[in-house]
Amino acid sequence: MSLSVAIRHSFAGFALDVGFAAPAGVTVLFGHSGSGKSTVVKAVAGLLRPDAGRISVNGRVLLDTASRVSVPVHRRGLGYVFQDGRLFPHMTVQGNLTYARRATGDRFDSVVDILGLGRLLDRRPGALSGGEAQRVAIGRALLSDPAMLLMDEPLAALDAPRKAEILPFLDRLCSESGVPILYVTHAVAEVARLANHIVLLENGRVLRSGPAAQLLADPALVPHMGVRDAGALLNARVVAHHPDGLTELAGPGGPLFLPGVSRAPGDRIRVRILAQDVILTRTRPKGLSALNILEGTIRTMHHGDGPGVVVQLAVDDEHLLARITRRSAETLELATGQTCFAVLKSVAVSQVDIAEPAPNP
Ligand SMILES: Nc1ncnc2c1ncn2[C@@H]1O[C@H](COP(=O)(O)OP(=O)(O)OP(=O)(O)O)[C@@H](O)[C@H]1O
Repeated sequence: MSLSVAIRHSFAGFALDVGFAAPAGVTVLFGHSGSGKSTVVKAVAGLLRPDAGRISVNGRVLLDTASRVSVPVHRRGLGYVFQDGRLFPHMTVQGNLTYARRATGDRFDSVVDILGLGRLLDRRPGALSGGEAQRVAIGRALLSDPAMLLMDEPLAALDAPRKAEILPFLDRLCSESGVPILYVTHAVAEVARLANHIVLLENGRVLRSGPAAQLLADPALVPHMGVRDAGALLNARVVAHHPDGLTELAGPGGPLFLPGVSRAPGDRIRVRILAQDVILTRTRPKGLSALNILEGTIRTMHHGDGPGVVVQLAVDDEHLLARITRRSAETLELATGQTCFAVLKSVAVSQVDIAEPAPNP
Protein backbone atom coordinates (compact mmCIF):
# COMPACT_ATOMS: atom_id res chain seq x y z
CA MET A 1 0.00 0.00 0.00
CA SER A 2 1.40 3.39 -0.89
CA LEU A 3 -0.81 5.37 1.48
CA SER A 4 -2.35 4.36 4.77
CA VAL A 5 -4.51 6.82 6.72
CA ALA A 6 -6.38 6.39 10.01
CA ILE A 7 -7.17 9.72 11.63
CA ARG A 8 -9.67 11.44 13.88
CA HIS A 9 -10.12 15.17 14.15
CA SER A 10 -12.83 17.54 15.40
CA PHE A 11 -13.70 21.05 14.40
CA ALA A 12 -16.64 22.83 16.03
CA GLY A 13 -19.64 21.14 14.42
CA PHE A 14 -17.63 18.64 12.32
CA ALA A 15 -16.05 15.32 13.25
CA LEU A 16 -13.66 13.52 10.93
CA ASP A 17 -13.00 9.82 11.49
CA VAL A 18 -11.48 8.17 8.42
CA GLY A 19 -9.43 5.09 7.71
CA PHE A 20 -8.33 3.79 4.32
CA ALA A 21 -5.40 2.19 2.56
CA ALA A 22 -4.66 3.01 -1.06
CA PRO A 23 -2.46 1.18 -3.58
CA ALA A 24 0.05 2.84 -5.93
CA GLY A 25 -1.43 4.91 -8.74
CA VAL A 26 -4.03 7.64 -8.45
CA THR A 27 -6.28 7.65 -5.40
CA VAL A 28 -9.18 10.05 -5.64
CA LEU A 29 -10.76 11.43 -2.49
CA PHE A 30 -14.29 12.09 -3.58
CA GLY A 31 -17.31 13.48 -1.77
CA HIS A 32 -19.66 16.41 -1.41
CA SER A 33 -18.49 19.81 -0.32
CA GLY A 34 -17.68 19.72 3.37
CA SER A 35 -17.27 15.92 3.55
CA GLY A 36 -13.68 16.30 4.80
CA LYS A 37 -11.53 15.79 1.67
CA SER A 38 -9.26 18.80 2.16
CA THR A 39 -8.89 18.08 5.84
CA VAL A 40 -7.56 14.60 5.02
CA VAL A 41 -5.11 16.01 2.45
CA LYS A 42 -3.93 18.68 4.87
CA ALA A 43 -3.32 16.01 7.51
CA VAL A 44 -1.27 13.95 5.01
CA ALA A 45 0.67 17.06 3.98
CA GLY A 46 1.34 17.97 7.62
CA LEU A 47 -0.53 21.28 7.36
CA LEU A 48 -3.02 20.10 9.97
CA ARG A 49 -2.24 17.96 12.99
CA PRO A 50 -5.15 15.60 13.67
CA ASP A 51 -6.32 14.94 17.22
CA ALA A 52 -5.32 11.29 16.85
CA GLY A 53 -4.16 8.85 14.23
CA ARG A 54 -1.51 7.40 12.00
CA ILE A 55 -0.44 8.19 8.45
CA SER A 56 2.21 6.42 6.39
CA VAL A 57 3.39 6.85 2.81
CA ASN A 58 5.24 3.98 1.12
CA GLY A 59 5.77 2.44 4.56
CA ARG A 60 7.28 5.61 6.05
CA VAL A 61 5.40 6.85 9.12
CA LEU A 62 4.61 10.56 8.82
CA LEU A 63 2.28 10.76 11.79
CA ASP A 64 1.65 8.53 14.74
CA THR A 65 0.04 10.37 17.61
CA ALA A 66 0.32 7.30 19.87
CA SER A 67 4.12 7.45 19.69
CA ARG A 68 4.22 11.26 19.30
CA VAL A 69 5.64 11.14 15.79
CA SER A 70 4.75 14.04 13.51
CA VAL A 71 7.17 14.68 10.69
CA PRO A 72 7.19 18.43 9.86
CA VAL A 73 5.78 19.54 6.49
CA HIS A 74 9.13 20.23 4.83
CA ARG A 75 10.50 16.82 5.79
CA ARG A 76 7.55 14.80 4.53
CA GLY A 77 8.88 14.72 0.97
CA LEU A 78 5.45 15.29 -0.58
CA GLY A 79 4.50 17.54 -3.49
CA TYR A 80 1.41 19.71 -3.06
CA VAL A 81 -0.64 21.31 -5.85
CA PHE A 82 -3.36 23.76 -4.85
CA GLN A 83 -6.37 25.06 -6.79
CA ASP A 84 -4.45 28.16 -7.78
CA GLY A 85 -0.92 27.41 -8.92
CA ARG A 86 0.74 29.86 -6.47
CA LEU A 87 3.69 30.47 -8.79
CA PHE A 88 6.31 33.10 -8.07
CA PRO A 89 5.24 36.00 -10.34
CA HIS A 90 8.73 37.52 -10.70
CA MET A 91 10.36 34.28 -11.91
CA THR A 92 10.17 32.66 -15.33
CA VAL A 93 8.55 29.26 -15.74
CA GLN A 94 12.05 27.74 -15.75
CA GLY A 95 12.85 29.57 -12.49
CA ASN A 96 9.63 28.40 -10.91
CA LEU A 97 10.28 24.81 -11.96
CA THR A 98 13.78 24.68 -10.57
CA TYR A 99 13.16 26.78 -7.45
CA ALA A 100 12.75 23.90 -5.02
CA ARG A 101 15.64 21.91 -6.40
CA ARG A 102 18.17 22.69 -9.10
CA ALA A 103 16.76 19.89 -11.21
CA THR A 104 18.45 19.53 -14.56
CA GLY A 105 19.06 16.83 -17.13
CA ASP A 106 16.82 13.85 -17.76
CA ARG A 107 14.40 14.38 -14.91
CA PHE A 108 13.77 18.01 -15.84
CA ASP A 109 13.42 17.12 -19.53
CA SER A 110 10.96 14.33 -18.83
CA VAL A 111 8.74 16.51 -16.58
CA VAL A 112 8.81 19.33 -19.17
CA ASP A 113 7.88 16.78 -21.83
CA ILE A 114 5.06 15.08 -19.86
CA LEU A 115 3.45 18.43 -19.04
CA GLY A 116 4.15 20.10 -22.39
CA LEU A 117 6.08 23.01 -20.86
CA GLY A 118 8.87 23.33 -23.44
CA ARG A 119 7.44 26.42 -25.19
CA LEU A 120 6.71 28.19 -21.93
CA LEU A 121 10.06 28.08 -20.12
CA ASP A 122 11.01 31.74 -20.70
CA ARG A 123 7.60 33.21 -19.85
CA ARG A 124 6.52 34.69 -16.54
CA PRO A 125 3.32 33.43 -14.83
CA GLY A 126 1.43 36.63 -15.81
CA ALA A 127 1.71 35.53 -19.45
CA LEU A 128 0.29 32.03 -18.91
CA SER A 129 -3.28 30.79 -19.23
CA GLY A 130 -4.84 29.25 -16.10
CA GLY A 131 -4.29 25.75 -17.48
CA GLU A 132 -0.67 26.44 -18.39
CA ALA A 133 0.03 27.93 -14.96
CA GLN A 134 -1.46 24.86 -13.33
CA ARG A 135 0.75 22.59 -15.45
CA VAL A 136 3.79 24.57 -14.26
CA ALA A 137 2.64 24.19 -10.64
CA ILE A 138 2.31 20.44 -11.15
CA GLY A 139 5.75 20.32 -12.79
CA ARG A 140 7.30 22.21 -9.89
CA ALA A 141 5.76 19.80 -7.40
CA LEU A 142 7.00 16.81 -9.44
CA LEU A 143 10.54 18.18 -9.67
CA SER A 144 10.83 18.26 -5.90
CA ASP A 145 11.00 14.46 -6.35
CA PRO A 146 8.07 13.74 -4.05
CA ALA A 147 7.23 10.38 -2.51
CA MET A 148 3.61 11.27 -3.30
CA LEU A 149 1.82 14.11 -5.04
CA LEU A 150 -1.12 15.71 -3.23
CA MET A 151 -3.49 17.51 -5.58
CA ASP A 152 -6.38 19.40 -3.99
CA GLU A 153 -8.95 20.24 -6.70
CA PRO A 154 -6.20 21.27 -9.14
CA LEU A 155 -8.71 21.96 -11.92
CA ALA A 156 -11.41 23.68 -9.86
CA ALA A 157 -10.37 27.20 -10.83
CA LEU A 158 -10.34 26.40 -14.58
CA ASP A 159 -13.20 26.72 -17.06
CA ALA A 160 -14.39 23.67 -19.02
CA PRO A 161 -12.16 24.17 -22.12
CA ARG A 162 -9.08 24.67 -19.91
CA LYS A 163 -9.98 21.53 -17.94
CA ALA A 164 -10.30 19.51 -21.14
CA GLU A 165 -6.93 20.88 -22.26
CA ILE A 166 -5.08 19.86 -19.09
CA LEU A 167 -6.64 16.40 -18.65
CA PRO A 168 -4.46 14.69 -21.30
CA PHE A 169 -1.37 16.00 -19.46
CA LEU A 170 -2.72 14.62 -16.19
CA ASP A 171 -3.33 11.28 -17.94
CA ARG A 172 0.32 11.17 -18.95
CA LEU A 173 1.45 12.30 -15.53
CA CYS A 174 -0.55 9.55 -13.86
CA SER A 175 0.59 6.80 -16.20
CA GLU A 176 4.21 7.85 -16.82
CA SER A 177 5.58 9.64 -13.77
CA GLY A 178 5.32 6.62 -11.48
CA VAL A 179 4.61 8.99 -8.55
CA PRO A 180 1.56 7.98 -6.49
CA ILE A 181 -1.06 10.70 -6.41
CA LEU A 182 -3.72 11.62 -3.86
CA TYR A 183 -6.22 13.68 -5.82
CA VAL A 184 -9.17 15.60 -4.38
CA THR A 185 -12.18 16.46 -6.47
CA HIS A 186 -15.92 16.52 -6.46
CA ALA A 187 -16.12 16.26 -10.26
CA VAL A 188 -17.14 12.75 -11.32
CA ALA A 189 -15.67 13.22 -14.82
CA GLU A 190 -12.22 13.71 -13.24
CA VAL A 191 -12.73 10.69 -11.00
CA ALA A 192 -13.63 8.49 -13.97
CA ARG A 193 -10.79 9.83 -16.06
CA LEU A 194 -7.96 9.60 -13.55
CA ALA A 195 -8.75 7.35 -10.59
CA ASN A 196 -7.38 3.88 -10.02
CA HIS A 197 -8.75 3.83 -6.50
CA ILE A 198 -11.60 5.85 -4.99
CA VAL A 199 -12.19 6.83 -1.38
CA LEU A 200 -15.74 8.12 -1.08
CA LEU A 201 -16.21 10.42 1.92
CA GLU A 202 -19.48 11.44 3.49
CA ASN A 203 -19.80 13.65 6.57
CA GLY A 204 -16.27 12.97 7.71
CA ARG A 205 -16.50 9.18 7.28
CA VAL A 206 -15.35 6.76 4.57
CA LEU A 207 -18.49 5.49 2.89
CA ARG A 208 -16.58 3.22 0.47
CA SER A 209 -12.98 2.65 -0.58
CA GLY A 210 -12.07 0.44 -3.53
CA PRO A 211 -10.96 0.11 -7.17
CA ALA A 212 -12.39 2.85 -9.39
CA ALA A 213 -14.02 0.50 -11.91
CA GLN A 214 -15.79 -1.35 -9.12
CA LEU A 215 -17.16 1.73 -7.33
CA LEU A 216 -18.20 3.53 -10.51
CA ALA A 217 -20.18 0.44 -11.59
CA ASP A 218 -21.99 0.12 -8.26
CA PRO A 219 -25.66 1.14 -8.69
CA ALA A 220 -25.98 1.86 -4.97
CA LEU A 221 -23.41 4.65 -5.26
CA VAL A 222 -25.15 6.42 -8.14
CA PRO A 223 -26.87 8.94 -5.81
CA HIS A 224 -23.43 9.93 -4.50
CA MET A 225 -22.00 10.38 -8.00
CA GLY A 226 -25.09 12.33 -9.09
CA VAL A 227 -27.58 10.63 -11.41
CA ARG A 228 -26.52 12.64 -14.45
CA ASP A 229 -22.82 11.97 -13.98
CA ALA A 230 -22.93 8.32 -12.95
CA GLY A 231 -21.40 5.88 -15.40
CA ALA A 232 -19.29 2.76 -15.54
CA LEU A 233 -15.89 2.28 -17.17
CA LEU A 234 -15.33 -0.23 -19.97
CA ASN A 235 -11.87 -1.38 -21.03
CA ALA A 236 -11.35 -1.43 -24.76
CA ARG A 237 -8.65 -1.54 -27.45
CA VAL A 238 -8.48 0.74 -30.47
CA VAL A 239 -8.88 -1.40 -33.62
CA ALA A 240 -9.11 1.07 -36.50
CA HIS A 241 -10.03 4.59 -37.55
CA HIS A 242 -12.62 4.48 -40.32
CA PRO A 243 -12.85 7.03 -43.16
CA ASP A 244 -16.28 8.22 -41.93
CA GLY A 245 -14.67 9.56 -38.74
CA LEU A 246 -15.63 6.71 -36.43
CA THR A 247 -13.11 4.78 -34.38
CA GLU A 248 -13.70 1.06 -33.95
CA LEU A 249 -12.89 -0.39 -30.54
CA ALA A 250 -12.78 -3.98 -29.38
CA GLY A 251 -14.56 -3.94 -26.05
CA PRO A 252 -16.43 -6.39 -23.87
CA GLY A 253 -19.37 -7.87 -25.73
CA GLY A 254 -18.11 -6.93 -29.20
CA PRO A 255 -17.13 -3.90 -31.25
CA LEU A 256 -17.85 -0.33 -30.18
CA PHE A 257 -17.93 2.58 -32.62
CA LEU A 258 -17.17 6.01 -31.19
CA PRO A 259 -16.48 9.37 -32.85
CA GLY A 260 -12.75 9.94 -33.66
CA VAL A 261 -10.84 8.66 -30.64
CA SER A 262 -7.40 10.31 -30.65
CA ARG A 263 -5.44 7.15 -29.85
CA ALA A 264 -3.48 4.82 -32.12
CA PRO A 265 -4.67 1.36 -33.18
CA GLY A 266 -3.56 -1.14 -30.56
CA ASP A 267 -3.81 1.39 -27.66
CA ARG A 268 -5.75 0.29 -24.62
CA ILE A 269 -8.20 2.79 -23.17
CA ARG A 270 -11.06 2.99 -20.69
CA VAL A 271 -14.31 4.53 -21.77
CA ARG A 272 -16.84 6.03 -19.42
CA ILE A 273 -20.39 5.23 -20.50
CA LEU A 274 -22.90 7.44 -18.72
CA ALA A 275 -25.78 5.47 -17.20
CA GLN A 276 -28.28 7.94 -18.65
CA ASP A 277 -27.02 7.31 -22.22
CA VAL A 278 -27.76 3.58 -22.18
CA ILE A 279 -31.07 2.16 -23.45
CA LEU A 280 -32.04 -1.40 -22.52
CA THR A 281 -34.00 -3.89 -24.64
CA ARG A 282 -34.92 -7.52 -23.97
CA THR A 283 -34.35 -8.65 -27.56
CA ARG A 284 -31.58 -7.67 -29.95
CA PRO A 285 -32.91 -4.57 -31.74
CA LYS A 286 -32.94 -4.33 -35.52
CA GLY A 287 -33.18 -1.27 -37.77
CA LEU A 288 -31.81 1.14 -35.17
CA SER A 289 -29.59 4.11 -35.91
CA ALA A 290 -27.50 3.40 -32.79
CA LEU A 291 -24.33 1.52 -33.72
CA ASN A 292 -23.42 -0.01 -30.40
CA ILE A 293 -25.39 -2.95 -29.06
CA LEU A 294 -23.86 -4.92 -26.18
CA GLU A 295 -25.35 -8.14 -24.87
CA GLY A 296 -25.20 -8.67 -21.12
CA THR A 297 -26.85 -10.13 -18.06
CA ILE A 298 -28.65 -8.10 -15.41
CA ARG A 299 -26.65 -8.38 -12.18
CA THR A 300 -28.47 -5.96 -9.89
CA MET A 301 -31.20 -3.37 -9.99
CA HIS A 302 -31.18 -0.41 -7.65
CA HIS A 303 -34.45 1.37 -6.93
CA GLY A 304 -34.03 4.85 -5.49
CA ASP A 305 -36.67 7.18 -4.10
CA GLY A 306 -37.46 8.78 -7.46
CA PRO A 307 -38.90 7.44 -10.72
CA GLY A 308 -35.57 5.94 -11.83
CA VAL A 309 -33.99 2.51 -11.60
CA VAL A 310 -30.29 1.86 -12.09
CA VAL A 311 -29.54 -1.47 -13.71
CA GLN A 312 -26.11 -3.06 -13.54
CA LEU A 313 -25.40 -5.22 -16.56
CA ALA A 314 -22.51 -7.71 -16.71
CA VAL A 315 -20.97 -7.62 -20.19
CA ASP A 316 -18.35 -10.38 -20.37
CA ASP A 317 -16.37 -9.70 -17.19
CA GLU A 318 -17.07 -5.97 -17.08
CA HIS A 319 -20.02 -3.89 -15.96
CA LEU A 320 -22.23 -1.26 -17.47
CA LEU A 321 -24.83 0.91 -15.74
CA ALA A 322 -28.14 1.94 -17.29
CA ARG A 323 -30.51 4.45 -15.72
CA ILE A 324 -34.05 3.92 -16.91
CA THR A 325 -37.46 4.73 -15.51
CA ARG A 326 -39.21 2.45 -13.07
CA ARG A 327 -42.04 2.32 -15.58
CA SER A 328 -39.74 0.99 -18.34
CA ALA A 329 -38.28 -1.60 -15.96
CA GLU A 330 -41.80 -2.82 -15.16
CA THR A 331 -42.97 -2.80 -18.79
CA LEU A 332 -39.91 -4.79 -19.85
CA GLU A 333 -40.34 -7.05 -16.77
CA LEU A 334 -36.63 -6.70 -16.05
CA ALA A 335 -35.19 -9.00 -13.40
CA THR A 336 -31.74 -10.07 -12.26
CA GLY A 337 -30.23 -12.91 -14.26
CA GLN A 338 -32.00 -11.93 -17.50
CA THR A 339 -30.21 -11.39 -20.76
CA CYS A 340 -30.52 -7.82 -21.95
CA PHE A 341 -29.12 -5.61 -24.72
CA ALA A 342 -27.56 -2.23 -23.97
CA VAL A 343 -27.89 0.28 -26.79
CA LEU A 344 -25.53 3.21 -26.90
CA LYS A 345 -25.40 6.06 -29.39
CA SER A 346 -21.86 6.60 -30.67
CA VAL A 347 -22.05 10.35 -30.22
CA ALA A 348 -22.95 9.99 -26.54
CA VAL A 349 -19.28 9.42 -25.64
CA SER A 350 -17.02 12.48 -25.74
CA GLN A 351 -13.21 12.70 -25.69
CA VAL A 352 -13.31 13.68 -22.02
CA ASP A 353 -14.71 10.23 -21.29
CA ILE A 354 -11.74 8.44 -22.87
CA ALA A 355 -9.03 7.62 -20.34
CA GLU A 356 -5.88 5.61 -19.89
CA PRO A 357 -6.43 2.01 -18.82
CA ALA A 358 -6.12 1.22 -15.12
CA PRO A 359 -2.58 0.08 -14.22
CA ASN A 360 -2.08 -3.56 -13.37
CA PRO A 361 -2.66 -4.15 -9.66
N1 LIG B 1 -9.79 25.27 10.16
C1 LIG B 1 -11.09 24.92 10.31
N2 LIG B 1 -11.78 25.33 11.38
C2 LIG B 1 -13.07 24.96 11.57
N3 LIG B 1 -13.75 24.16 10.73
C3 LIG B 1 -13.10 23.72 9.64
C4 LIG B 1 -11.72 24.07 9.38
N4 LIG B 1 -11.35 23.46 8.23
C5 LIG B 1 -12.42 22.78 7.78
N5 LIG B 1 -13.47 22.92 8.62
C6 LIG B 1 -14.79 22.30 8.48
O1 LIG B 1 -14.59 20.89 8.30
C7 LIG B 1 -15.54 20.38 7.35
C8 LIG B 1 -14.77 19.67 6.25
O2 LIG B 1 -14.05 20.62 5.50
P1 LIG B 1 -13.14 20.21 4.26
O3 LIG B 1 -12.54 21.48 3.73
O4 LIG B 1 -12.22 19.12 4.66
O5 LIG B 1 -14.23 19.62 3.25
P2 LIG B 1 -14.10 19.31 1.70
O6 LIG B 1 -14.72 17.97 1.50
O7 LIG B 1 -12.68 19.46 1.26
O8 LIG B 1 -14.99 20.44 1.08
P3 LIG B 1 -14.86 21.25 -0.33
O9 LIG B 1 -15.12 20.28 -1.42
O10 LIG B 1 -15.94 22.29 -0.20
O11 LIG B 1 -13.48 21.85 -0.37
C9 LIG B 1 -16.36 21.55 6.89
O12 LIG B 1 -17.57 21.56 7.64
C10 LIG B 1 -15.51 22.75 7.23
O13 LIG B 1 -16.32 23.89 7.50
